[in-house]
Amino acid sequence: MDLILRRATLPTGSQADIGLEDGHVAAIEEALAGRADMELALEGRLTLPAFVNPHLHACKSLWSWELAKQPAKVQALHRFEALGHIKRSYTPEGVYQRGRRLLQLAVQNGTCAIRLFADVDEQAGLRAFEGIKRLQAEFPYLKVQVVPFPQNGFARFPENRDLLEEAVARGCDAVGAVPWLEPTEADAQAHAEFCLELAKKHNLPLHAVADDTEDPQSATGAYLAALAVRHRWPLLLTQLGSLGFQDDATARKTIGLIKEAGATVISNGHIELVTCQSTRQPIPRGNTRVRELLAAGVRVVAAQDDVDNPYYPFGRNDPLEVALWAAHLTPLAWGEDLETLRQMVTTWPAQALGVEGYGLEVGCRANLVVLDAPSWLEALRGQVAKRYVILEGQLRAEERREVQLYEG
Ligand SMILES: O=c1cc[nH]c(=O)[nH]1
Repeated sequence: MDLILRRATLPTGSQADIGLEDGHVAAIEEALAGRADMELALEGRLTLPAFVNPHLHACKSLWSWELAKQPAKVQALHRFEALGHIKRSYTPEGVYQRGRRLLQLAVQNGTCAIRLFADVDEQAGLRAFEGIKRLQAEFPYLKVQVVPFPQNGFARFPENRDLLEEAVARGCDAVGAVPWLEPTEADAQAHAEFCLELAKKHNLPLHAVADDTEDPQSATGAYLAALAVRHRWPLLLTQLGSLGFQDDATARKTIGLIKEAGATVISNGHIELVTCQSTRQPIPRGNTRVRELLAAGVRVVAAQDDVDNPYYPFGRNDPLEVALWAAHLTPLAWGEDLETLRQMVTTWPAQALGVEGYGLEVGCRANLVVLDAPSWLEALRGQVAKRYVILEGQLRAEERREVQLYEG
């Protein structure tokens, strides 16, 4: 064996030794005989298949690095206007450097696969996409998927269609879309149809941000799901905030279509908590109907979405933190729901992204995160250290926290 993890607590709660060889899980036994080149004593720490983050707007994240370089008059602008200036000054190298830091955080936080979005539009051109694509070769033990994303739409900027076509032709893992931001319903439908046709042409899934709003009239999620049903095409829908503001009958119809399409829903509710600036009471939060989607049999997963950008000033690219937010927002906090929550940041996003050999069983790829807690509940509650991160069979990160408490 290359590496043996002694006395791990498995997701089932039982304890075992885990033997890793040639980048695979080679054995899981109560007491594994023999020695390995390297052995780690886990002393009952929870060991999970590593996390999967299915949605991160990487090119805009860590924007404060860029904002600090802007002249004072740009820094004084509303954050979304300042973003326009920053995107116009993007270089592939600058985007790549910020993306690199995001991926270091991903590894440190126990992530084995991540889907990065790169804006492709009249402001960013193809520069963000070029910078993000370079990251795929940088961390060979981390599966990095890239999605070109037409953030500013096509109705106002028709040239963005050509840019998206060019990016997709250069190679990517899904075609991005964001029809709900178009000015009219007809434009939104044209946007959805264009992106779906492009996805079909290149045999790629369609990954759309849909209805990231409290406006119940925004219903591009339903339109996209209906298209996916009609064309039998794989679809991922991020956010679906408006679903929470629609009447039950309308929402039920949309959920039925999403289920029929076999689409995955990605909920990043923590973003909505801060992007919503309403002063109305109760404060409207654009969170989707996670529990109803789950009850209907839809695969629902949670993602980081943004790290330090105009949509969300926080974030550490940490799925354990995302899971804690999701626990509060959905809510999925008690008993069996905690198991659902764990699946939402591990197995289900791995399935949605088509990560091969994923899991903690003999024969799976050796991508594991060892949490500094004996159980998932305690890991969530304590937001504990990722004691060991093992990717493709090798130790890639180790975290120990030290606290000195002086009493009296
Ligand atoms: O449309 C969106 C939503 C969240 N974050 C982005 O970068 N874009």
